[in-house]
Amino acid sequence: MALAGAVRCWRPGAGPSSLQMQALSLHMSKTAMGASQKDFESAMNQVKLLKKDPGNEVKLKLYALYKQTTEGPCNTPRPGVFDLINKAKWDAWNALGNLPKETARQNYVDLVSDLSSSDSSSQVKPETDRKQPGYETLVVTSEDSITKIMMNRPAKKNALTIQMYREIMLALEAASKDDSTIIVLTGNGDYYSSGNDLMNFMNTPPGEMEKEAKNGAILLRDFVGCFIDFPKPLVAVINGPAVGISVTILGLFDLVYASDRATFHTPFTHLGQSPEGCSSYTFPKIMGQAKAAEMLMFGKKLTAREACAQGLVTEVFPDSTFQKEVWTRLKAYSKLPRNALHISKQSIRNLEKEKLHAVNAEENSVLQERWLSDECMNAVMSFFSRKAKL
Ligand SMILES: CCCC/C=C/CC(=O)SCCNC(=O)CCNC(=O)[C@H](O)C(C)(C)COP(=O)(O)OP(=O)(O)OC[C@H]1O[C@@H](n2cnc3c(N)ncnc32)[C@H](O)[C@@H]1OP(=O)(O)O
Repeated sequence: MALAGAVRCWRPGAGPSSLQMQALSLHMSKTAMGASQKDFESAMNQVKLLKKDPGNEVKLKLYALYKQTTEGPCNTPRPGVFDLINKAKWDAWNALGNLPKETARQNYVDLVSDLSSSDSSSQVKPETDRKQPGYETLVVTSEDSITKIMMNRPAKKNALTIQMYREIMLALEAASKDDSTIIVLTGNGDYYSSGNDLMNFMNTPPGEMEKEAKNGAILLRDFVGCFIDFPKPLVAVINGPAVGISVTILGLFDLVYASDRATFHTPFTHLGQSPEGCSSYTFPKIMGQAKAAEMLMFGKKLTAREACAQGLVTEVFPDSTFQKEVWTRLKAYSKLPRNALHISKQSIRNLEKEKLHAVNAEENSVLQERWLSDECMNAVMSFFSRKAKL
């Protein structure tokens, strides 16, 4: 998302020592006299040095405070309905009302100081050493003949960005050719995944909505296609709540193990969208027409135990022993004769492949239209203006 002012020149990159120094100096500038113009300029430079993207919500706050400091209250007309990015920026600025310039400047400096501190302390990450190179949004590891693909945006509940869809496809492609017997998809943090990153819908320049919707449908077709064609046993280890596309593609997995903390939610109607991931075909087949309709049309959220009773989940484990029990089980399975396992998977899947690809194509062409609808755009805007949450 291209935000103006200090946020526009966002560029990760400086070393931690300079970051910590500047965070400290900014922190010290929080005196009773308030932040000076020099503190403000220093904070604007500091933003460029952050290594971790603070997320769009914070970028909007920074943008609004920057505008309020430099121009005062928002008095320009609200951008048009299709200009989603500028509308979000305008809303953030306008929400500051008549906040005095000095207070806005102080708030900007304080916010950057807080971001810099958490940026420095978040630089030591647990799985760093084991991380296979080449992925920014995933942690991919291989051990005991199991390749584990872990979605790694815990602060955003593992919402799937465009880059993440692409990296998952790359990781699956590599795993289909490596020595592993079993492939696992899981999430880092408290969520498995909150589904499609709704910011994917906000990056579109005015006038390019149709082109972007088409590109989105192609990406989705390829992403789901990878799961349809994947040749080895695919296991979902559902560590927490799962939403949207992270739920619908479960019908294409071979095993789904869930923590009893997990929930399964496909709120497509609420979002002005329609089912994907071949769920319009796999869900009725798995759980029957009536239960599938309750989930896919009416957005009923299932607990892990309900999802298990309906056949979407293979087995549920207590959260306290989830990782231990699941990985013990998977390590035992990974010692089974590899070729026999892969051939069995393929015989089951080959019967359905053609049908699944046809369903995938049909679902995506319907969705391409849905993404352009007012219902969808309003739902996305409501989420980011914090009017609606699932
Ligand atoms: C191109 C292919 C398209 C394929 C289409 C697929 C369709 C779908 O997947 S539909 C499902 C879309 N997902 C959602 O609608 C979920 C939206 N998120 C939420 O309702 C809530 O965030 C939550 C219920 C998942 C969690 O609520 P909680 O209060 O615990 O945490 P938050 O403070 O809301 O979240 C933390 C942080 O993460 C950001 N975030 C979470 N989920 C998403 C998301 N799906 N898209 C974008 N951003 C998300 C949230 O905004 C917060 O960010 P900040 O810390 O910056 O405020």
